[in-house]
Amino acid sequence: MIELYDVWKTYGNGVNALKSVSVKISKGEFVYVVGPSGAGKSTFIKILYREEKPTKGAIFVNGFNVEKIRERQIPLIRRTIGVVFQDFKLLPNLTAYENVAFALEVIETPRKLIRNKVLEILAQVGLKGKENSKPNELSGGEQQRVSIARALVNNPAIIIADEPTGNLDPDTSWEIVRLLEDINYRGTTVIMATHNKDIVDRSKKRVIAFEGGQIARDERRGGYNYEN
Ligand SMILES: Nc1ncnc2c1ncn2[C@@H]1O[C@H](COP(=O)(O)OP(=O)(O)OP(=O)(O)O)[C@@H](O)[C@H]1O
Repeated sequence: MIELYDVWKTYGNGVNALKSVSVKISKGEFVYVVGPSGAGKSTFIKILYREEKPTKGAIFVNGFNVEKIRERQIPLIRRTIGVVFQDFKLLPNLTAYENVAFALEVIETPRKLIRNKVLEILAQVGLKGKENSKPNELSGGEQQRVSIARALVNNPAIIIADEPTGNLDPDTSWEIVRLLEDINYRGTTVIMATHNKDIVDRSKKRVIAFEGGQIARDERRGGYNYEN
């Protein structure tokens, strides 16, 4: 479902953010992406949903040859991937319902289908009763739930989360991770970049560790550091 072969990314300023990265992630996996600041985690994530273009190498995601895809085909690949960010990126003037509905409106989903789908997904992420709240009326954890609902509403094969717990307290972080685990249990592949040692160490899931733009470690039931 995700395959990278000898992928390099050199930014315009000459920084080699990824150096010969090759990796496979199968359908239904839950993967933590860890590593020190600047190791290349975000760049790795961005090339998966074609936010950044690789400088060299081959990338296949959900059957798309990502580095060969034409600009006008990018929305097609984005539809198969839901992305969740540290800072939620919700539209501040829209309610929780409207933020999620917006993701369906832009792909021209029939109005009749939108309502049921949005209510169902908001209930799934634990936001029943909060449909009409705007982001500034919600806690950080609730805002992240809205953003997960928005990522999930198109029924993507993959959810990619870049530091989704970075702005949350420890208990709320665990709630968000449990929600992502539940989504993964239902069949969606989940890839989560994080600096949260406690969560990674206690989850015992696959860990891909980046260092200096390379995969330094790829363990089936890994920890945040080597010693685990
Ligand atoms: N748009 C950009 N232009 C130039 N250099 C960049 C750009 N984005 C990232 N970099 C550089 O590429 C390297 C990898 O950055 P990246 O954001 O992928 O790391 P990261 O592991 O996600 O770090 P963090 O944990 O701090 O988010 C760093 O040296 C960074 O400064």
